[in-house]
Amino acid sequence: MASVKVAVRVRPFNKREINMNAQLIIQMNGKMTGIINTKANARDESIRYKEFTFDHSYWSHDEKQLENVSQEDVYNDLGTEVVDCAFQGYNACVFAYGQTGSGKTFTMMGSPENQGLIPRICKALFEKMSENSKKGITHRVQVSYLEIYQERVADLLRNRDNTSLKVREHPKKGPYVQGLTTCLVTNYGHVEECMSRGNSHRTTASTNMNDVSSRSHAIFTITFVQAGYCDGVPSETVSKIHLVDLAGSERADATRASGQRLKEGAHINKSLVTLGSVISALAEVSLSDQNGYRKSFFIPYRDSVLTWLLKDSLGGNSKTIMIATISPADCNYGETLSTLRYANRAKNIINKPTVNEDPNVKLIRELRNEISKLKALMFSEHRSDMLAQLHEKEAREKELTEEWAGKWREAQAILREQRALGLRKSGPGVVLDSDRPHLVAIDDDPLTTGVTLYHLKEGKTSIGTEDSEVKQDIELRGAGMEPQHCVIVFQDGVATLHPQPGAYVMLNNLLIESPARLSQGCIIFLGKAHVFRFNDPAEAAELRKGDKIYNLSRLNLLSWSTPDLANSMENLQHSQDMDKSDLEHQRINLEKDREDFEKEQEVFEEKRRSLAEAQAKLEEEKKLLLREQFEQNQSMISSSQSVYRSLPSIANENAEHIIQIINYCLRGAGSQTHYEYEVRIRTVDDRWSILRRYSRFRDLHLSMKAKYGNIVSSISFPSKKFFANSESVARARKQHLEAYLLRLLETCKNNSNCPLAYGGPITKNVLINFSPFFQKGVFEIGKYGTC
Ligand SMILES: Nc1ncnc2c1ncn2[C@@H]1O[C@H](COP(=O)(O)OP(=O)(O)OP(=O)(O)O)[C@@H](O)[C@H]1O
Repeated sequence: MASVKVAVRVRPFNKREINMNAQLIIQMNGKMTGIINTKANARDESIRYKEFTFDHSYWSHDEKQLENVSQEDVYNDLGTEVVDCAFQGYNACVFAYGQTGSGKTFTMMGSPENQGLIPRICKALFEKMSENSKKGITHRVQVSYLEIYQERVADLLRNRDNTSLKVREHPKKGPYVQGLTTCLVTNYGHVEECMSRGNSHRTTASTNMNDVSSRSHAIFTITFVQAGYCDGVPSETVSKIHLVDLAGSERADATRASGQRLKEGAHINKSLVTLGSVISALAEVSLSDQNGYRKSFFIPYRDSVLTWLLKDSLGGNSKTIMIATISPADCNYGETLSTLRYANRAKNIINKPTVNEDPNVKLIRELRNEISKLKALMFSEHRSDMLAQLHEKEAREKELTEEWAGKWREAQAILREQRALGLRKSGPGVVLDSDRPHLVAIDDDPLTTGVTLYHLKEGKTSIGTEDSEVKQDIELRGAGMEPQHCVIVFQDGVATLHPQPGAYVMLNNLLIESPARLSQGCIIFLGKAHVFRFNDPAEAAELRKGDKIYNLSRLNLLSWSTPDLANSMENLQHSQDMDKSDLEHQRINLEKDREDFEKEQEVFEEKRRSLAEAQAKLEEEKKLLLREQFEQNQSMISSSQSVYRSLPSIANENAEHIIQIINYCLRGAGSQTHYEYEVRIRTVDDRWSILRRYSRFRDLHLSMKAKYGNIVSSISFPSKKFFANSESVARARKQHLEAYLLRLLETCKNNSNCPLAYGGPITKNVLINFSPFFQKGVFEIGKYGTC
């Protein structure tokens, strides 16, 4: 049994109160807090002055005063107790209650330079964990952060999407929020990241009382699991710590709010009124207990989301602390008195905290106790009849211990794996926060369902095809991929992409031929079918630090122009949140960045010039190639015409058989896209069509060359083209391939070793016997066209 610990904290006057010449109405002495009603009749002391005693009365009204209580003092009193609870396996809860602007957020979260309870508690947890891990104790810590706004629950660790999460009740574990993000955190930096993500998502709106007033309740929850061996006995405890920053407790009219604000106030009051009712009912329960007449009271936990979720913390299995924050000014007398009364009532709540031990571990401990008692009994009374019982218990205890150790080892292995991969759950999603540099494949194939991520090695990571003579670290297939396409060298925290000569590699839309440094978020094209985004978590973390954000433009988007940078500077100057010195600091940084950028732009210009030259050269070569190709076409067409002429039996429509490519079409998807040619065949006894892709023609050519040697080698076969999937190549190829087939048949017909040269007419069987290429159904079964 433990009563709720209650502390009161008074803050300094705020600007508004100073401007109003507000009078100080709070007095504190030891544990006592007094409040003066300046408007009451001076002679009626009981109305003029009221006094309350709490576990702590914190005077934080003036930091220059010796007795001023700092954030550290509050942590030393209350925060350390929460940390101890976690390590002892108790649940704990700290909630801050008070009028808007009275200092709840300051006490719970604080500011970066003056941290409050939540960051201090988390920091201390990790410090103590690292000490304990030296003793072989292992831990698992998860955090979640939610907000209750207008009785709706929002996940603060997920990007804002206005979805309200449902509160459910587990028969054993009690109320919980379904689908809430829980982040596995392994160091204080992780927690800090979660806190700042959550804080930036909190719903805030201004009221007349506090310009940055929070109108919602926020609950930061730490689930702390600790396991190890204590004097050789397994031990595993779970502790849940709720750290709650409640919304302003004032009545809606006190803030002169109206409309939407008033509606919010009504909702907030619903939660707070229910909290009040729960506290009152619990206080009645404990008073009736103390007076020896136990009455049953209905505790309205379910009347609000807040009280339902905090059920265990109020009158249940938890050590709970309430911090009531108050204003020192006479203008807030009513609200401050109401807060003090609320806090005074909370003192009476009695909780029943118990150590949350793993049930199996508890059983093991109990068995061990029984075993030692049995042994003692057997020894003192020479009871050999108990031996079987002892063996049975020992065996059961051994079995349970092994089972527990295996389970824990397995859980730790999964954790380690998740940590290495950076996997974490975010609501219904899974987020991969890898801390190593990696490539994420961006796939345009509509049939792709998985997400591919390639980690880069320290040193060299080679990328190529599986046909490469040297095994490649990352093997890719598809158009334009070279066997050894490129290498990414990751050294001293810097990744550099080295394209192999002739490989098609683009970086942020620029074709590169020499090594280029990769920067966070850049896009890489390899061949014609592969696009990747490069992520370097270490660099991203650096860039995230405010003053280095401009480097992103410098490193990554060389295409940014100077006016763009100037615009971004203008935008920055318009940013209202930044104070002057910050702006000045950033202006200097920007200036420096601009200088660096200009230097890099010069380098870039130089590169662009050489690229333009290379491009012109390429154009020239292309023209030459086209001319050559044209001449080759002409010669092939004329040769095919001569074939047509010399082969009346094959080429003539009216003749007994004919081979003709009548059409071509694009088939397949993504990297499998290719052209197929429709070959119409007519022999003396049949007619049919077959679909063949270019590579099948090439296979035919190779097999014929192997069979009939020089006579086939001399037939000109259309060469491999880089842009094989373009329409113009397909069109030209159609003619070339047809001419090739006719020439092949003609040549082989005159070769005595060939089945075509038997002297009779060419029938379907003779042709298929000559090559299965002509057989319908062969190669035509692939999902994406002929295989
Ligand atoms: N103990 C304190 N010492 C110094 N400044 C304080 C203290 N408590 C509060 N303040 C200051 O008072 C202002 C209001 O405090 P805070 O935002 O914490 O109020 P709040 O009760 O959380 O308000 P809300 O209900 O809007 O969340 C802040 O500027 C804060 O820095």
